[in-house]
Amino acid sequence: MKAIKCKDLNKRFYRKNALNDLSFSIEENKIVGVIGRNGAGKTTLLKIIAGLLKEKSGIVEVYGRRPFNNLFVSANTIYIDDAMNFPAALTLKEILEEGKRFYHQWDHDLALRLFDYFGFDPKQLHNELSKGKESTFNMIVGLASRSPLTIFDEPTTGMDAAVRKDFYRALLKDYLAHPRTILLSTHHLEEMEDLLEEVLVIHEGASRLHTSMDDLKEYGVGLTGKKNVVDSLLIEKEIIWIKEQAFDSCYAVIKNDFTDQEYRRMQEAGIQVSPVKANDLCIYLTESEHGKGSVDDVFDRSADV
Ligand SMILES: Nc1ncnc2c1ncn2[C@@H]1O[C@H](COP(=O)(O)OP(=O)(O)OP(=O)(O)O)[C@@H](O)[C@H]1O
Repeated sequence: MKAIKCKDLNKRFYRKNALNDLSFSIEENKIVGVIGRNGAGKTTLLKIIAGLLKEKSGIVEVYGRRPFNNLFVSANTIYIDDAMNFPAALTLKEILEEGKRFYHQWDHDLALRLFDYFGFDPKQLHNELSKGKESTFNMIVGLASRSPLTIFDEPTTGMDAAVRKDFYRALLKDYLAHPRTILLSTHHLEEMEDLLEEVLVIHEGASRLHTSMDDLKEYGVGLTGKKNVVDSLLIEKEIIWIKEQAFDSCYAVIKNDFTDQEYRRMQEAGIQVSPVKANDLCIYLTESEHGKGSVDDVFDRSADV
């Protein structure tokens, strides 16, 4: 069964399109990473799925229902981000007690064990927490809720490397024991590769690529060599990214659908073929068409003045 379905989904803020005809669907019980540059539309999409924002047009369905103002969807969904508001008067321990009352699949034992492990003070107030501790506490709420649809929007903000590692491990262990649909938006794909089953890459409000993590790792290859030779090999190939280099050579990232014969021809022509890491591939996939080049260009130009 599909947990989420979006078809030609649009959202507009004043004069700005945040989502542009976004279409994809996600099966139940998958961990999916939502990847994209700053401003790509990740938060907007996740909030629409959670029923917190209303779409402008198109179809969005969570368990077959339109999420906005839908009690069934809100009862089966939790949305965790770094702007979570809990009642200011409640201590951390009291917030966890409330979680038990609010989420029908809440695992209070897990919540308390994680709470102790991460060294929280039961009497502390949520708005007194440091940035990283706040994210860690919110993560505990997200995990303990065991919501059938659990959405983490950049959950690791402020967490140090050791806590992020613990979070990924806790998430994986709990997911394996209690499968559910988990969406995670992140700028740390390289750290989450072993956790994610699928990735949805969003670029300028549209789906750029939706595939399994395994496929993403092999989706592109890098070719380095003389520009005219690389060009001659790329006819009818999907060029994801290309940059000219010194001495008439270039580096091109190409969709990896070459035949063995084509690979042999490239080798004979002196083209170097290299793998492209999943994280780098996402960066190349979401490069603006009217690219601003690299940040080096900023300094090169200032040197010219
Ligand atoms: N409340 C709002 N009012 C006006 N514009 C908004 C609002 N929320 C989002 N936007 C715009 O919509 C676009 C998508 O924003 P969104 O927050 O969804 O991106 P994002 O991918 O989550 O970015 P980031 O990685 O920086 O968190 C951006 O251009 C943003 O400026």
